[in-house]
Amino acid sequence: VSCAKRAKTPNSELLFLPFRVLLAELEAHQDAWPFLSPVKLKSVPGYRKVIKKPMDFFTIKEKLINNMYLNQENFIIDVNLVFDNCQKFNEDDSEIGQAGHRMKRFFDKRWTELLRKQ
Ligand SMILES: Cn1cc(C(=O)NCCN)ccc1=O
Repeated sequence: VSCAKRAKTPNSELLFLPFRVLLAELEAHQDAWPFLSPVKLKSVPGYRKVIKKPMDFFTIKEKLINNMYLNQENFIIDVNLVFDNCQKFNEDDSEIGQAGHRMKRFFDKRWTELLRKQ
């Protein structure tokens, strides 16, 4: 995913290291399976219509690697988009809905721990 929105500043690895670490933890989580790659719009009826801005962990990783996040905010916005989309499309008591709630709780916890360190 290379695109025009590349960040102007040189890719200061150090600045984005916490995001890469955090993203790796999200991807390794046992409940990450619904979010690892883009939802297949052709095989999930209604998804394209209901979810205006699909997002997933693989796409976020691509954007990180291509230095497309200008600041912390944009990274957080995309991660939260994954969980908000999930809550919008899936019942809370569904398999994927439950996985989304668990992943969001895990992310919020790790994000605060990471921030408190700084
Ligand atoms: C996040 N999410 C994922 C799926 C899905 O089918 N993922 C493929 C898992 N292999 C369907 C709806 C949804 O909201």
